[in-house]
Amino acid sequence: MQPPRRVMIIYNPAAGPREMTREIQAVARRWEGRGWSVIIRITERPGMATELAHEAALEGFDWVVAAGGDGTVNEVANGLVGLPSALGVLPVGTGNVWARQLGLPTYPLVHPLRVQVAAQLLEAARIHLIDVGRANGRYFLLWAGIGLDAQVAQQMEPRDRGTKRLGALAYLIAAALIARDFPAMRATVFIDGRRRIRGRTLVVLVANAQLYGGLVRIAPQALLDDGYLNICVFRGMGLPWALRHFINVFGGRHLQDPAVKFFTGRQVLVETRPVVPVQVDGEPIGHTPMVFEVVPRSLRILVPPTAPASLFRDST
Ligand SMILES: Nc1ncnc2c1ncn2[C@@H]1O[C@H](COP(=O)(O)OP(=O)(O)OP(=O)(O)O)[C@@H](O)[C@H]1O
Repeated sequence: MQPPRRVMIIYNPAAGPREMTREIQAVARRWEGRGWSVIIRITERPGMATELAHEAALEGFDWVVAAGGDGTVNEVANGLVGLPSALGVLPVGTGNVWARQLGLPTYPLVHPLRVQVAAQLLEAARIHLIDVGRANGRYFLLWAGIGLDAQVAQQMEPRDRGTKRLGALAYLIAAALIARDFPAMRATVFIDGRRRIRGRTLVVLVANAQLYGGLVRIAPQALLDDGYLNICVFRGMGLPWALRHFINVFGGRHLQDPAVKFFTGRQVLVETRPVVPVQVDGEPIGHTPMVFEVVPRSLRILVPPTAPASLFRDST
């Protein structure tokens, strides 16, 4: 691959269980040592990473690297869709699902060396053009969630550092409490104009990638460059159904459960009664009804050599 001439690192100091400024500066020095021009920009508020990334792309930066978690990656991606700059990630967030999806090191949570290893892997990355999802004018890389999981995101975000240190555990406890009180949701799901689901539903997931929440492969056959979204509908209502799905998902058996319906498509419309929240890449973005569509091959990303080949239809 052509080495980049100009790199912008967009660092979110609010991401992750602790501040990583020094580690990010070390990455910048490392890359400058290779003769690249590197600028670090620090976000001061939600949404700013999108503006910085968009400006960087218009100014001709070759790489725009999100230093943060999935929220930061999502914001940076939103500034780059349709433009030539390539998106990279230095995983210094909490969940870091996108980084994990690409095989970058994400454990242990706060290990400084992890960032340097990720930087080294990016040096060996290739550039690949991938699909993104779009909902309510917002692009997503990983998934959109409608229903119970978005309710959890809505109640948990923004998390303070104490909650972030609890990591997945805090999410699981919150999910159980929220599932207990989650109202009976009736969902109607249209895929490419055809009605495919109607009735009691806990969660509808519209996935672009394979991983969900960092721990489970919710859509094992999802490809990042095939022009399709993967739709997973979890039927039922109430805590017993939530537990059933939870156990199956963690055991990797959810796709064999007749109460889980799986589809692929390019456009999804989800209507619900009552109205429920929607999240993309872990960030609440609004409420139903909402349309989700694929924007094929619209974002360049840096793919480290550790990324699983099973993520791509085209390996070049
Ligand atoms: N200076 C800032 N102060 C407060 N929040 C910020 C700032 N800059 C960005 N943000 C917001 O911080 C939020 C959380 O960031 P991010 O998702 O990257 O970290 P995380 O939640 O720790 O990680 P993950 O999503 O991987 O679990 C984002 O939604 C972003 O809009």
